[in-house]
This record gives sequence, structure tokens and C-alpha cells, in this order.
Amino acid sequence: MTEIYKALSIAGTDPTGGAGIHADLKAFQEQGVYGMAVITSVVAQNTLGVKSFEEMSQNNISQQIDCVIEDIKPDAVKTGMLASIDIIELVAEKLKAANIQSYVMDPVMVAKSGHHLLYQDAIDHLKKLLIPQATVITPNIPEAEVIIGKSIETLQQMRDAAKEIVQVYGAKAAIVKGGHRDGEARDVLYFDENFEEFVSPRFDTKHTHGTGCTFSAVITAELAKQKSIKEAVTVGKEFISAAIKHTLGIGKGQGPTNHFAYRSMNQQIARQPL
Ligand SMILES: Nc1ncnc2c1ncn2[C@@H]1O[C@H](COP(=O)(O)OP(=O)(O)OP(=O)(O)O)[C@@H](O)[C@H]1O
Ligand SMILES: Cc1ncc(CO)c(N)n1
Repeated sequence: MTEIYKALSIAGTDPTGGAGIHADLKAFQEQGVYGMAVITSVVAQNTLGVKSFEEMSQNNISQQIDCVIEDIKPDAVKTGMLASIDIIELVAEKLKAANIQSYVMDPVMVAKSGHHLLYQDAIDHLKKLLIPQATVITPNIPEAEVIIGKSIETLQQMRDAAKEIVQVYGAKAAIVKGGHRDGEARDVLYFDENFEEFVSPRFDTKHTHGTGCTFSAVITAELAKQKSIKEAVTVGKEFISAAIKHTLGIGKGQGPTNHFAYRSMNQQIARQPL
């Protein structure tokens, strides 16, 4: 029998399905991994922005995580929106106790629309309790700036930030994403004392809602499948590039990416005569 690989996302919701836990589950499914989800916050949002959010209770989140871990142990876990100090403390404790093989931390702070998804007072807890447990952390440039407390403008500063997040803050690997810069979309990975860069052309589209969630979810799925960090990030980059390039063009604002694109692309290649 083929092995069933399992991934868990601990994150907030997006009822329009482009970001958060909905995007994560779709990405897990696309990558052939059994997807599970623990909801930290219910967010009223769409492609136009975030209206409001409500956190689930500590007790409920704790029991959701226990329900998963006691029953179906994930091969990899990702965290997205965690919102508050209490939730971060709870998740950090549960992750440590569960002794998860691979943990991908997407340090979600602010939605593309500008709405804060993490209370400002929780940043130190994110740094102290979760970054040291991360197999891979996937900050965008504004998030990396908050973590290291320095501004990042150049490629060299992206490299320095990735290295600092590993060496000073204790993640095993860090990938600083270049989505928020101009020009080519270049992401910088620091791992095992080496840099790797992942590049795609910048696609001229406003439909980038949930790119970071999807990218980190694909990395999580690939790590669950026992791929190396470099292989997982390579697939994550190919997946998100295809998903942005072949936009669905739906939604009145910044629309979602196309989660089908990567699989369709590979199936087309597979159908080519040898
Ligand atoms: N217009 C674009 N064209 C090509 N690649 C892009 C574009 N925008 C972002 N990317 C890529 O998408 C991935 C996600 O990066 P991004 O910086 O957008 O994440 P994010 O800001 O955390 O996303 P979100 O908060 O909306 O989930 C990275 O690999 C980045 O290089
Ligand atoms: C729930 C959630 N997580 C992450 C993002 C990323 O911006 C979002 N928009 N919503």
C-alpha cells in the first residue's frame, strides 16, 4: 500500500477560500497529502479586505489540536495566523509536546489589505516561542523586518536577514520572500550555512491574495512527503509561480491564486509524447 502523508495547518480562515486555512487545505490536496486543519480565528474577509476576526477560545483550540495529535499524527505542521499571545503560547507548548518532524512557520502579521492579523504585543512571543522550533520560517520582507528590527531594501539585506533569523533567532532554515519588492520575484533561503535563491519573473497581476499561505503550505506538504528543505522550497516556488501566472481572475479586489495550475502544467507535460 502507498504511504499516506499527512499535514496539519493551524491558522485562521478566509471564507472566500483564497488565503488562510482554506488555501492551505487546497494546497495540501493538490500535492497529494492528507490535509488537516485547526482553526485559531474566524476571519470575515474577502478579496477586498478584512472586516473583522474573532479568536477561538483557548480551550477549544487546545482540544482541536489534541483531537488531531491523539488520532492522526501529522508528518508536518504549518502555522499561519495565530493572532494573540495566548494562542502562540498554547501552540508552542503543543508543538513541543507533539515532537513534530517538520514545522513550517508562516509568521503572518498583516494581510495584503493592511489589516493586522497579529496583535502587536504578540511579536516577541512569536520570536521567542515559535521561531526556535521552526524547520523553515517563511517571512515576507515586512515580517522579516519586524523580526530582526532592521529595514530590508537590497538583496544583500534579504540574505543577511535570512541568516540572522537562523543564527540569532534559532530557525533551522529561513526563506525571505521577495514578493514585496519590484522586479523579478526572488526569494532567499538560508539553511545549513548556505544560501539558495529561488527566482521567477514578476507577473503583472493584482491577484496575489494568499500567495504566502499557499507557498508555505506547499512547502509543508513536500516536507510531509519527506522531501528535503531545498526540494520542498523548489516545488513551493514552482507551484506559487504557476498559481500567480495562470490567475483565475475572480473577485472584486486582490483575487486568489490558481491552485490547479501547477498540477495541470505537470499533467500537460506528462501527456507529451516521449
Ligand atoms: N507578482 C508576482 N509574480 C511572481 N511571484 C510573486 C508575485 N508576488 C509574489 N510572488 C511570490 O509569491 C510568494 C509569496 O510571496 P509574498 O511576498 O507575496 O507573500 P506574502 O506577502 O506573505 O503573501 P500573503 O500575506 O498575501 O499570503 C514568493 O515566492 C514571492 O516571490
Ligand atoms: C487567515 C489569513 N491568514 C493569512 C492571510 C495572509 O495575508 C490572510 N489574508 N488571512
